[in-house]
Amino acid sequence: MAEIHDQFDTILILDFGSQYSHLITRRCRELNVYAELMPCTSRLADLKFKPKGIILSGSPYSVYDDDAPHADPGIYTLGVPILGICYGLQEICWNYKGHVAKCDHREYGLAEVQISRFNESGNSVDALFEGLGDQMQVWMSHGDQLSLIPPDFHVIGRTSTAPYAAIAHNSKPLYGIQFHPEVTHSPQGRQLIGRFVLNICQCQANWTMEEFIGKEIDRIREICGQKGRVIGAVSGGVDSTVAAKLMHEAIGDRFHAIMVDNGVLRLNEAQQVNDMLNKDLGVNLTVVDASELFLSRLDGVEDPEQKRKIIGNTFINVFETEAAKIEEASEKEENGAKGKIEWLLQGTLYPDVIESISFKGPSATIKTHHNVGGLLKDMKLKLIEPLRELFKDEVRALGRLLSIPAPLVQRHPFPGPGLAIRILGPVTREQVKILQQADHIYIEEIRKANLYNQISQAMAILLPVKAVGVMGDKRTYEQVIALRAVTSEDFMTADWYAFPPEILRRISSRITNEVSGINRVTYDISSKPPATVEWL
Ligand SMILES: Nc1ncnc2c1ncn2[C@@H]1O[C@H](COP(=O)(O)OP(=O)(O)OP(=O)(O)O)[C@@H](O)[C@H]1O
Ligand SMILES: O=c1[nH]c(=O)c2[nH+]cn([C@@H]3O[C@H](COP(=O)(O)O)[C@@H](O)[C@H]3O)c2[nH]1
Ligand SMILES: NC(=O)CC[C@H](N)C(=O)O
Ligand SMILES: [Mg+2]
Repeated sequence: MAEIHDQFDTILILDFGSQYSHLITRRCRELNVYAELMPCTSRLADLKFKPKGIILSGSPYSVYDDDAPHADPGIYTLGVPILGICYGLQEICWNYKGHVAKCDHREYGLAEVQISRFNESGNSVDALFEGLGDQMQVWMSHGDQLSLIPPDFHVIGRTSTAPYAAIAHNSKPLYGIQFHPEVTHSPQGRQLIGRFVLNICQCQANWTMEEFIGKEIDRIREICGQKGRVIGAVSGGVDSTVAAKLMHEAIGDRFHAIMVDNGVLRLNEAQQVNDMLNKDLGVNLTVVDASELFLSRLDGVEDPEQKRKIIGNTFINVFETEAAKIEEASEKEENGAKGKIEWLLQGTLYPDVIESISFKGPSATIKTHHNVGGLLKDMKLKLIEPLRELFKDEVRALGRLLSIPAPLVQRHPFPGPGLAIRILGPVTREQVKILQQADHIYIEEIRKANLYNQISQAMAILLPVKAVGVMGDKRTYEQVIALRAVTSEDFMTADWYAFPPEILRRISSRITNEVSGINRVTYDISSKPPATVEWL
């Protein structure tokens, strides 16, 4: 079966646990080169493809720490170019027997790198820095640095405090840099990564969504064969809509989309999604009302991880039941597709996967996304996830190419476990109703103020606490709604959105007036990290 690596040159990024590892991946892809992130503990023998180049990420560790992570030494004899970033540089130095030592002062922030143009013999040594000038502003974040350059390496860049800020091997395409080219604070970082990926590794720059569509449709057809049938979990969110449209293009009516009303959707969501997919996109969608089943299983549950697990598992139960129903119904029909439904389509994205593949392992799990960690262990349907390698902005680009209407492509994400993870206490029909109303007003006012597209995600959260208020001269004792809106490139980090005060005033006044059970509204001003986007 054709794999993504057979179709696109791949840069392998080994993750040593840096908070910027995924950014390296993104930067390569922005250069139209496919890049994949893997834990630094991956063994080369287990790799199903040969990368065109390898980038070693930063890390919170020091190379001589007892538990410091180290890459498979096989990478150095694979014969492909390697670029080490920060810890990655120190890792190369450690492997080639140079020396790393603590700096006198931790260096965190901007620095100026002086680039060396020529080595002692007068030969140009700047393949990595070609065209980037003699000095470069860069961003540093380290407490260790090279104190001794390994034999057979030479300096290609230094700063006032780091004499070995950039090094290269004398004869092999091995490079290490102390600074972080992947962050936007290194203005020429993108160009530098381009030097490595395009010029040194010689990757083809063909990772575009136009290329992806054709190749992915072929791949889906190959996976499903002539007769294979697929049931699709579709929520009305961007990811699953794009996945559904792609699947529909690939296998037509052998694909059946199912939206599950799990009782914790937004106000009128099921109806709207039904109209949108059936009428606007021509994808045959069935809405299944399973709210009673979900709400009964969620009864009394407060723990966020348990809520996610229950919802993830119940989704699969519902899909299996629906698959059986579709199979049965199609047996009775004269025309149309027949046979077993073997596959379940999900709109899983790369960031959902990244969290679960970090080399730090399960101990660092922050939350189990319902569609990755929350799946049933013994499920019969096989998963098909065409967007598993894509970031959100790539999915949106794909959506535009597939002619999915702009308002849908720009939709804020809405988590599968829905309002259940925005009700901080137990989930009941009454609590869901209160939150649906508050959420509806909030989003409506954001749209009216023309702010929807400036905000990456906005949500209302129902707190399980009561506060005292006064209404019509009477004392009230009711619940509190928290509002949250964030801006974010990829939801791995996020900042809170600064609303004009008059908008917040109007939203607050409408919620307290129109939603019975709420007498107070607060606004969340926490970034991610240290908070997360969702409260649970
Ligand atoms: N109510 C639902 N009915 C059916 N499938 C769902 C439902 N909610 C979520 N899913 C499945 O879980 C996947 C992950 O949900 P997620 O919210 O991350 O993606 P999305 O809803 O497609 O897009 P977005 O992130 O923009 O909301 C979806 O792609 C879809 O396959
Ligand atoms: O489908 C989903 N199932 C989940 O279990 C889940 N948890 C968080 N999210 C969404 O992921 C993004 C990052 O959220 P956090 O900062 O809260 O992890 C935000 O966009 C969240 O809405 C989920 N989506
Ligand atoms: N950002 C990093 O990779 C840091 C690496 C190493 N721990 C240091 O402090 O130097
Ligand atoms: Mg969603």
